[in-house]
Amino acid sequence: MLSPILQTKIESQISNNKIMLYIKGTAQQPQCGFSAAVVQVFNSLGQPYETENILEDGELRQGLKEFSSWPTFPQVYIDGEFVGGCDIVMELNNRGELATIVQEAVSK
Ligand SMILES: N[C@@H](CCC(=O)N[C@@H](CS)C(=O)NCC(=O)O)C(=O)O
Repeated sequence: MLSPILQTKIESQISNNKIMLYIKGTAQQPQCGFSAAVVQVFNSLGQPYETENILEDGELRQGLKEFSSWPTFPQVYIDGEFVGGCDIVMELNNRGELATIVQEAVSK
């Protein structure tokens, strides 16, 4: 079960960072192809983002699945809203919609 402390931590991260990526590994060294793909897309968009390496925190890894109601990583939050994982991000990017979502979020 999601502890109140963990819930507060996640809520704080997603509200303090316009783009928050929960990934396996780091932006510099992703440790999973799905996380690497998402990092690559966000690098191409040129807006600042924050990442958290869920491989370093087992409690966060499990807690996020519950918090987001999503069973896998990466998990992408933009402007405090859960967007999805790798497949959804790729689809939004291919349709040209991700750049718009990001632009709207950062210009608020
Ligand atoms: N189709 C998924 C692919 C991601 C995926 O399957 N991730 C797996 C393997 S890296 C995962 O996070 N499993 C749960 C876990 O490792 O805790 C997406 O769109 O993000």
